Amino acid sequence: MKILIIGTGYVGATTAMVFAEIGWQVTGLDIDAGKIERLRQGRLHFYEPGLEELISKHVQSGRLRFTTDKETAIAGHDVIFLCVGTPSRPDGSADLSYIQQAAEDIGRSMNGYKLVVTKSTVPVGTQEQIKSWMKAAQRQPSHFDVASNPEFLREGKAVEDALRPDRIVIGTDSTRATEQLQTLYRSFTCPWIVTKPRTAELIKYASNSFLATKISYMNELARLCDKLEVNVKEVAEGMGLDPRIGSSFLQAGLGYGGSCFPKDVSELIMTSRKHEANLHILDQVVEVNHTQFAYLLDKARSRLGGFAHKSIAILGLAFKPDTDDIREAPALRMIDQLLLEQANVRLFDPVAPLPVRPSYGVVTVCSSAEEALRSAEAIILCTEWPEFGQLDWEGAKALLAEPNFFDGRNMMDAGRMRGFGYYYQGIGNDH
Ligand SMILES: NC(=O)c1ccc[n+]([C@@H]2O[C@H](COP(=O)([O-])OP(=O)(O)OC[C@H]3O[C@@H](n4cnc5c(N)ncnc54)[C@H](O)[C@@H]3O)[C@@H](O)[C@H]2O)c1
Ligand SMILES: O=c1ccn([C@@H]2O[C@H](COP(=O)(O)OP(=O)(O)O[C@H]3O[C@H](CO)[C@@H](O)[C@H](O)[C@H]3O)[C@@H](O)[C@H]2O)c(=O)[nH]1
Repeated sequence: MKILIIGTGYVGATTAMVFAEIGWQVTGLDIDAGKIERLRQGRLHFYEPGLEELISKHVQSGRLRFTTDKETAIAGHDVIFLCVGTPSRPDGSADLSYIQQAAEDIGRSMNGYKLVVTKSTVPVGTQEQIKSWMKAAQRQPSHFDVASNPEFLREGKAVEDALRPDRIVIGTDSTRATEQLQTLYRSFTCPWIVTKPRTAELIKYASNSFLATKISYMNELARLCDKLEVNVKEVAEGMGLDPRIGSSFLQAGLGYGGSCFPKDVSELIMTSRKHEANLHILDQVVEVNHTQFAYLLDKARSRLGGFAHKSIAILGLAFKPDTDDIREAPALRMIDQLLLEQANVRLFDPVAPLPVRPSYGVVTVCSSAEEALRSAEAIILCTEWPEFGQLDWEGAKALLAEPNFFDGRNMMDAGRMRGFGYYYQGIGNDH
């Protein structure tokens, strides 16, 4: 079987690498000629540790190819993975226009049986829509199957997650599709779930929304910890030792960002409203997440007596470490508010670039953390890049105008920082 991957973003590029790595012949297709050109040279258009080396290896061996020629690519492959984006519409529901476009492209160019597998995160019921979009676009009737195969990789850990998944979820009514997917994934030993298409689609949203709920719960708990003079990190440690709770995703901070949690929680809320079975708990998850950056900013504002003309060092822009992805990054919200209050923002992130926007013209983008700290009246740490932990914080104090440290990821040890002479505040972490 030859595999075609439609969409070569985070998920598409990683999926292409995985199938090449386990021995299949793979082609990546994208409408973005610039991305395809880079990929053809074995280079990635985003930062993801370890992925470029593997892509490059398979491009050189000829097992991995890239193209923008839809018609030839679709006609020449029997198994097609959909990995296009499904961003949020303004009302919070998922925009399926890229999925529809790809489904119609396949319908139009198909010349025999095709198995279409959806890796993109799509709302419950989308598989039925994909079938009807494909059918309506067909020039001649031809049999096909559609299967859902949601992806669970994390950015920054994409290679590890995709090569060693916790589970493979397949949603399809077709035995032929199930058998083909079992063959494709034969070298994986993780648990398999084969279920109804709608169940597979919901497993993805339910998983992301549950993880987001854990985070917002810890963030709200951290606010209570501040009042009670209790350290939320110790609370999380004590909770996490219970295997029914688990120790992951209990880290309080500035809240979740990225291309997945915000949009997937919103879509699940919209689905629940549409079906009059409101998931009220998720409304609160979103509310806590939206206000979390302001919670830390309030602490900084009251310490400094306002931000106007104050120099603020922002450390970290990416929505989490090991990625250059800034989609829904809490740091952006932080910067926007600081600029609104006329602060002078000095920014450093090891890999993520500041987007080009007229309002960001006044931000000083620095090439090192030390440079960002120079003459700053406060530091706000937004992303827990490991290199920030390794900085000589005792020595760095001399660079600052005022040693005020607001730790949005509870990365530092409060006692140690105070020992160095910093005014230090985290989120439920000050005690
Ligand atoms: N990013 C993640 O960590 C992650 C993890 C799991 C699931 N997902 C889901 O996977 C999907 C893709 O996410 P992503 O982050 O890789 O998106 P992305 O925006 O990085 O990449 C999508 C790619 O699809 C291409 N594209 C759009 N329409 C096309 C078409 N008709 N034909 C060919 N190419 C087309 C775009 O040019 C782009 O390169 C989303 O539904 C997302 O929710 C993402
Ligand atoms: O204890 C925690 C854990 C995470 N986060 C934040 O949550 C966000 C998401 O982190 P993470 O889940 O590691 O990154 P993603 O790459 O967005 O991955 C999520 O979204 C993907 C896309 O759907 C899924 O495939 C993954 O399984 C799911 O973890 C980031 O802003 C983190 O800073 C916290 O604030 N506290």
